[in-house]
Amino acid sequence: MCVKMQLSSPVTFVTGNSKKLEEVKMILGQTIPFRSLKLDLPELQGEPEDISKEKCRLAAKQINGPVLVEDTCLCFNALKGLPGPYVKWFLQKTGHEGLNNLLAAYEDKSAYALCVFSLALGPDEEPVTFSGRTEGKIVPARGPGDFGWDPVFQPEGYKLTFAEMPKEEKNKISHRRRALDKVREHFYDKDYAPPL
Ligand SMILES: O=c1nc[nH]c2c1ncn2[C@H]1C[C@H](O)[C@@H](COP(=O)(O)OP(=O)(O)OP(=O)(O)O)O1
Ligand SMILES: [Mg+2]
Repeated sequence: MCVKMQLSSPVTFVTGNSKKLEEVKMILGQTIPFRSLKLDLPELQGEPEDISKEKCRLAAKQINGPVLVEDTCLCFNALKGLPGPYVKWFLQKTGHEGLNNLLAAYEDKSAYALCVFSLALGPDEEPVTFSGRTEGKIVPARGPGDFGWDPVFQPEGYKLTFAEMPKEEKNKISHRRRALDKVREHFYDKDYAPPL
């Protein structure tokens, strides 16, 4: 007989970014029941996995139950992975053009998008991480500018930037999709059940 692992409450996906939430909802559909909470959590500096885990610990303390968070990086190969987790601040201060200008001195415009989800079942549990990565290159902005650096990221093998693609296309190949596939697999492996 299969014994389901009972969760104390539904998983809360904590993010301050409504566009992320939209994509997570589209990708997960009904497969993992979750609720969401808009909180802008402080973020450590360092390696993407550590940043995501620490964000998760803070979220689990605040929620006092199962939480899911994610941290997204945009990494330029010519810059050894920078701006990486700091892309938010580069984007805010210098915009899409600034991101292109960072690479002006380099031939190599290749980059990858990295999404690191962290799951903790409660404030005393060590977070588990799930990463997804999509390769591409940095191009002058094309397409709607309503989600972060989507207009300047053109995934490998495609003629369109993430911003120009229909959402369903982006969600088939994105860093977020690839990380969430692993989260979903983990839920099936553990056979987590929502609370009664
Ligand atoms: O698929 C994406 N396509 C384009 N841009 C994206 C994507 N995913 C995150 N982004 C942006 C948002 C933020 O400028 C930075 C990541 O920073 P990051 O800390 O992970 O996001 P955030 O602070 O907006 O939300 P959160 O409250 O979940 O930390 O890249
Ligand atoms: Mg953030």
